[in-house]
Amino acid sequence: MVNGSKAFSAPGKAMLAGGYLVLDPKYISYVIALSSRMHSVVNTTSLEDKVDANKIHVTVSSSQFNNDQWVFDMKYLNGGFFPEEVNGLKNPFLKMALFNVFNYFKPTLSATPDINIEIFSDAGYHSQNDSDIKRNQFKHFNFHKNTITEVPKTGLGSSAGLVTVVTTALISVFNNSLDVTSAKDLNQIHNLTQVAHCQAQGKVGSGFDVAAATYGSIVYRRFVQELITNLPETFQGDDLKDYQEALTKLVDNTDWGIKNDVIRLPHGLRLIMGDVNSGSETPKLVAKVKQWYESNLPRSLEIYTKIDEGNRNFIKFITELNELHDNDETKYKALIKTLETDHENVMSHPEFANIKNAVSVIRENFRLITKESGADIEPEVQTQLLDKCLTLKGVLTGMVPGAGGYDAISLLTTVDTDLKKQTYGNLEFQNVTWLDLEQADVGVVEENPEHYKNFI
Ligand SMILES: Nc1ncnc2c1ncn2[C@@H]1O[C@H](COP(=O)(O)OP(=O)(O)O)[C@@H](O)[C@H]1O
Ligand SMILES: C[C@@](O)(CCOP(=O)(O)OP(=O)(O)O)CC(=O)O
Repeated sequence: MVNGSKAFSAPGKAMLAGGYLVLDPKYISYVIALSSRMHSVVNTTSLEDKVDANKIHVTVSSSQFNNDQWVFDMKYLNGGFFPEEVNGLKNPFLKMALFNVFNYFKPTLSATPDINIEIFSDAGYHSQNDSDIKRNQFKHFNFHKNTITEVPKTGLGSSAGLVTVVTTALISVFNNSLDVTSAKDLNQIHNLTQVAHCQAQGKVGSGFDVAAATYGSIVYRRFVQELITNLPETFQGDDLKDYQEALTKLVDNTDWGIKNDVIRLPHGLRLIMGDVNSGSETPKLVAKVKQWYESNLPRSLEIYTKIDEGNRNFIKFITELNELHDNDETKYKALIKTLETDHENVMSHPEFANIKNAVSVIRENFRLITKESGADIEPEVQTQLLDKCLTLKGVLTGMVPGAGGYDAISLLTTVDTDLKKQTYGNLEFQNVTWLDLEQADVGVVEENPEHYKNFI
């Protein structure tokens, strides 16, 4: 068991291709990890300093959100652990992370110290209105005047990032030699986090946000949801032996069948996210699309098949750009430069035309679903905005990420493109805020705990 501090971070996500379809394990998606990250710093008290020798307290602080703090008493009943927040505060994501890690490791009550975890989140996850920046020489974070549930989100996957870094922090307490660069340890983090996040959400998303937080930028295929929903139900006071056994088997000895092939955007290109500032509710959109799908078979399957072809082509032609870079860097650089210098003729280059055509097929079919299902996946205003963005110098392609809606747009541009400058003062772009983030391939990493001290 560690003493002293450890720190970890995990990235946010943007799904560029695969929305809705990825809920079914037969389809794949293309997910980019972002430079905005969630962080945890964990330390343990010495055993003599425990609040109560017969209890384990876990305190989680999120000082950026008006000093939010949750104190969990890990109630030990019949060999199992049930987290109970001592002030009756709710944070299901923390609660389920604690529940699963403790019941997986089954630590001995008297030999386990109290645990403190501090959370820090990068600016991209939340609206920055009404916040102050505090910094030290290594990092800076925005401090808000409100509690976490009252600060608007931007949709980068804050809860997935939170559960990933808290799960990692807790594992590091019970496994002194945790190595987040080892595939085995990452799989353990991923599996435990998926279980906790899914239980806390109370709905089963595809899990792409947790997978990206853990593994970084990936082509992702989901697990079958029954892996998690088939775990035994648990109630406070139950004997948890069955749950613990099933959880251990699921985390350590089950093939989840997921795909998490590591990818990266082609050299010289970057992801730009534009926040459109209205917000959509993914579960409502998903419910409408599901209903449309079921009542329009077999035509809806044909439409999904066309979108899937678009998704696969997008992935294939992006990969081919990467290969061109590796085989002929001079030709590649000249080609990328034409996105800025000869933007009008972008379609004359098959390498670009293929990517743009794949995205057009995806967007066209999502517009059709939007019209028929009433789920605003690519509503008219977003179509107009994206089409205007495509005319800007340096822009290769663009789409509504993930579930779409009124949240955000994603663009692939050259690294030298400055959209803030290009659109400054242009009323057509007045509702877009270009977010200060980019792609950042890596998933969970271990950080230096010294970098999270003395913020002023
Ligand atoms: N920095 C944080 N500190 C504590 N809890 C957080 C933090 N960020 C997110 N959360 C938890 O995650 C919840 C938001 O999750 P969710 O609605 O799934 O949003 P998202 O789409 O960003 O994942 C918050 O209400 C809170 O419980
Ligand atoms: C519809 C989806 O396939 C993609 C949703 O992507 P978003 O990034 O829009 O959504 P949040 O889960 O709200 O962060 C649902 C899923 O895969 O879980």
